[in-house]
Amino acid sequence: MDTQSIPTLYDWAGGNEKLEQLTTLFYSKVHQDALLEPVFRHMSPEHAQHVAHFIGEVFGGPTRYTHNDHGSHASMVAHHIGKHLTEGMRKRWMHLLLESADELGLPSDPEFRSALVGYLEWGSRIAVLNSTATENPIQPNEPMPRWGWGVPGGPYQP
Ligand code: HEM
Repeated sequence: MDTQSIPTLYDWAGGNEKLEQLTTLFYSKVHQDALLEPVFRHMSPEHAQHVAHFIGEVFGGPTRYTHNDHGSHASMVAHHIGKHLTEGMRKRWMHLLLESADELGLPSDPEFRSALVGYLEWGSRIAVLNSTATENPIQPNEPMPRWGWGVPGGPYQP
């Protein structure tokens, strides 16, 4: 595959529709989970869509979180401050998200899953760290994070 034809993680995942299905299924599981339900009890009706838009933008898709939702890296981080998330909550969060990815048939090639898990591990650990912060470590004008294929360089090629 030449570098020009390597898809973004966003396209390979199945685009916005797939990512919104992913977060919708994930939060339906969260609301039935004894450990996570209290954490997300007061989330907004748009929360699942906003998180899908955020991940899509990080994965090289359209800037929906920035431009449709008027969000930013700093505003996303702000949502986690003071939430006092634990490692147990983070592990459950990871488990339910990856279970949702399997159930929805997101690509299962080793290359994509390496990038997906890498990003989710990175982001979820930062969310836990920020959840005990008292001040936002991200400046309002800082760019959104970006995630790519990493060492494998692109999707699986038989
Ligand atoms: C890669 C990892 C993560 C991403 C990309 C992410 C993304 C986001 C985004 C975009 C929002 C704002 C949603 C909105 O605008 O309505 C948000 C809020 C929130 N997130 Fe995360 N998050 C991550 C990890 C986690 C983890 C691991 C937890 C807990 C175990 C968590 C708990 C929360 C909570 C409690 C809120 C606020 C909910 C409310 O408004 O009541 N997040 N997250």
